[in-house]
Amino acid sequence: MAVHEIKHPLILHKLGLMRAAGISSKDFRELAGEVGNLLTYEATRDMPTESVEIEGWTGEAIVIDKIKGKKITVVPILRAGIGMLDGVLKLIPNAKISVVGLYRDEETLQPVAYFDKVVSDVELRTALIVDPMLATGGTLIATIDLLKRKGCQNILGLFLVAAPEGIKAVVEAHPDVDIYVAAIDAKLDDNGYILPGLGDAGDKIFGTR
Ligand SMILES: O=P(O)(O)OC[C@H]1O[C@H](OP(=O)(O)OP(=O)(O)O)[C@H](O)[C@@H]1O
Ligand SMILES: O=c1cc[nH]c(=O)[nH]1
Ligand SMILES: [Mg+2]
Repeated sequence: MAVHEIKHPLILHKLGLMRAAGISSKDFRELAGEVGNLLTYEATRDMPTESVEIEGWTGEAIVIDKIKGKKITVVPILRAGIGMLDGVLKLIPNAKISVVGLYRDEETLQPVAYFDKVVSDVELRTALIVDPMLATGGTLIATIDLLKRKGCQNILGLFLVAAPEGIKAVVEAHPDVDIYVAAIDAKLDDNGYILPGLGDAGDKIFGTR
């Protein structure tokens, strides 16, 4: 597994704006989509391409590059992952979407799974998990467990902010999965929130609480 912290100036700038106290849901959601878009660009950098011949605008045959091989299914984790989905789909608009629903129990910090609708041919696809926060890692580990049980073999994850504790747990549980993250922050607080972090990303995206 490789963990990629993408320190692109646009990502640093946009993530910095997301950290401000009192940010509106509208701004938070827009920025989550934009950073999701930039992370998608990085995460797809090594996708293999192949040359194919087509008829060009002059009527002559020309050779172009096309993305080759496994197709993608984007896997937003409800709720907060929905906030990044727009930005991801702007770059890969034909991707099938596999929605999974998990929330983290506030007392135990354990993930509770409540929904999944995964594409039927997931074993033929690369799964691109999207969620703003990777905190203890419990939610991501449970999501990867679920995808692997359904036969998926290629899995990447995109996150806005991750805690070192969560990354360590995921690396131990699933060493084959690649993680792309805009920032690896300092640590978790006593309630399992990332510091300095973004606060509760789901509540900010949906305007709850
Ligand atoms: O790494 P973990 O410790 O498991 O925590 C991360 C999870 O917590 C948040 O979801 P939350 O439970 O708040 O659900 P929500 O998206 O519905 O708000 C976040 O969006 C992740 O899914
Ligand atoms: O910091 C955190 C941790 C989990 N979930 C969030 O939304 N934020
Ligand atoms: Mg939440």
